[in-house]
Amino acid sequence: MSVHEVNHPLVKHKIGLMRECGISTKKFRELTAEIACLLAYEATRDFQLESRSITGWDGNTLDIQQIKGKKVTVVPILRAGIGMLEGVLDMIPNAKVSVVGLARNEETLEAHTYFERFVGKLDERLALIIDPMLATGGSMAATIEMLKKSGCRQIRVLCLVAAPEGLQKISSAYPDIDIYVAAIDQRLNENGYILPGLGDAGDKIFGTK
Ligand SMILES: O=P(O)(O)OC[C@H]1O[C@H](OP(=O)(O)OP(=O)(O)O)[C@H](O)[C@@H]1O
Ligand SMILES: O=c1cc[nH]c(=O)[nH]1
Ligand SMILES: [Mg+2]
Repeated sequence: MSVHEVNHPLVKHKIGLMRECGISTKKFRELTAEIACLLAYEATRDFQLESRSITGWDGNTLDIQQIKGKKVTVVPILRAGIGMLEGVLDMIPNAKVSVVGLARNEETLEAHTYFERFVGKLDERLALIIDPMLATGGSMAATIEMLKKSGCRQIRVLCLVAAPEGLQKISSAYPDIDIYVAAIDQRLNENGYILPGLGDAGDKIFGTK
């Protein structure tokens, strides 16, 4: 299955706190980063390990385990994806960062691309796309297409909240892509907002509006 709803109690508790009306920018930001960290933990569960010999504290040689040659690029979708970046980099500090700028047209709900800056060797990297909200799935599909066009072959998606409509769109178009999500909500409203959702995540993280 390509959709993984993370049912850990810490994740459910934190996403619940994010839904409250009037939440402060500070609290929303903190919770976004904390859940991103937990999603990164889940999304890297199958990383392979290899042994390495080191000298331990007492001078003796011992074998330790380390992650086997995995090159990762984290791909925040501007703006709201930036809110998840710190949490993911806390878990994968050596990851390179590729940035995509997309804005959803509020009437047509179509994603418009205004920025793209990818790191090199995308064909050798696992891309972890981060965006708090997966609504119609248009922004995510556009990002996946941009990455694929640039040679990326391994992609995973990390979102806080997803609508069934967006999940269906991405998982049917890209069955090989795993999606890690903290909550699968009920539906989209007539303006393309997720219900019950979080409201406008970009505005809440950046303090706009
Ligand atoms: O699945 P979709 O229907 O494409 O909607 C989801 C997108 O909408 C939001 O970004 P927005 O365009 O509001 O930009 P922002 O992050 O700058 O606020 C959100 O962060 C996603 O990127
Ligand atoms: O519910 C939604 C949908 C798109 N973008 C958001 O920030 N929230
Ligand atoms: Mg927004």
